[in-house]
Amino acid sequence: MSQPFLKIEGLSRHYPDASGKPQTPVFENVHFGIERGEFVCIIGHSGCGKTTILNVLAGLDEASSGVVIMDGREVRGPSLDRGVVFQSHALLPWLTALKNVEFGVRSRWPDWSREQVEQHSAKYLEMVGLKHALHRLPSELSGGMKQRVGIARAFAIQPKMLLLDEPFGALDALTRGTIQDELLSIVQATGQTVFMITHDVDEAILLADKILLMSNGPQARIAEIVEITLPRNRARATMHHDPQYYGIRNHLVDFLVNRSHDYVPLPEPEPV
Ligand SMILES: Nc1ncnc2c1ncn2[C@@H]1O[C@H](COP(=O)(O)OP(=O)(O)OP(=O)(O)O)[C@@H](O)[C@H]1O
Repeated sequence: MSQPFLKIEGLSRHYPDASGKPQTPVFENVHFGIERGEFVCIIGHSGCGKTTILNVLAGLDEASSGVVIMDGREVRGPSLDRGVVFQSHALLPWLTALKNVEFGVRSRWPDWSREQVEQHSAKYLEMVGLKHALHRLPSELSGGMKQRVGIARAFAIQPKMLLLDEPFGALDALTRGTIQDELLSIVQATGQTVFMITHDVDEAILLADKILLMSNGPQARIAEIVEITLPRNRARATMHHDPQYYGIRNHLVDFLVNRSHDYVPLPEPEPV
């Protein structure tokens, strides 16, 4: 059988207590795969370990056990193959929007001329509607605009995979909706593989091909994987007209409200 583009096997993470002894794992036995070009969202209550998993996929953190294989190679440390967008935009405050994007582009293609780097970077800022703000500093941008620069910066390095940690969490509903639409159209145009954390079930249904539902920690697991079978040409304004929509939405909300804490992990198989 062919391997998925990204394969996560037996991931667990525990932290030591004050005396240095390992505590109960925050999450354990986390297994899932992501196909090339797939958009996968992960949903679960606060503290179940979503950000930790994303950081492990990014190579910014290490799991206590388990392995992450991307495109046939084990992930060990950060790489330009993976672009990350954090909840707080993490822009360099002394550089303009354009220079912030150019920074990554120059590292990705060190042989490019200044003009090439600039043109490529400006193109991605235009895609997120920031043509008019290329030369503004982060302090001169709104929260939504900063987040757009972060998204342009991540897309501009054309990573094999994009990792998004609640990228719209701090935005007002209107801005959030507009940027979700922009993200959807860029992802559709580029076929980018995406792993995204969100707390918003409607956002997940709009964007995802499949949604990973995590049970509560400690010892959190991927309790369920929900395939989103709504046609791919989804739009925020019309999605709720689809006959499947409320069934999927109710299923996700029911998991979060009623079932995420009752999830009983299967016992480990006895060694033979
Ligand atoms: N350095 C650390 N030492 C001890 N515990 C930690 C450390 N870092 C994270 N944790 C614990 O690991 C758990 C998972 O944290 P993580 O941020 O991954 O969760 P999350 O699901 O992303 O939460 P949220 O939705 O609130 O962002 C939390 O209970 C947190 O307290």
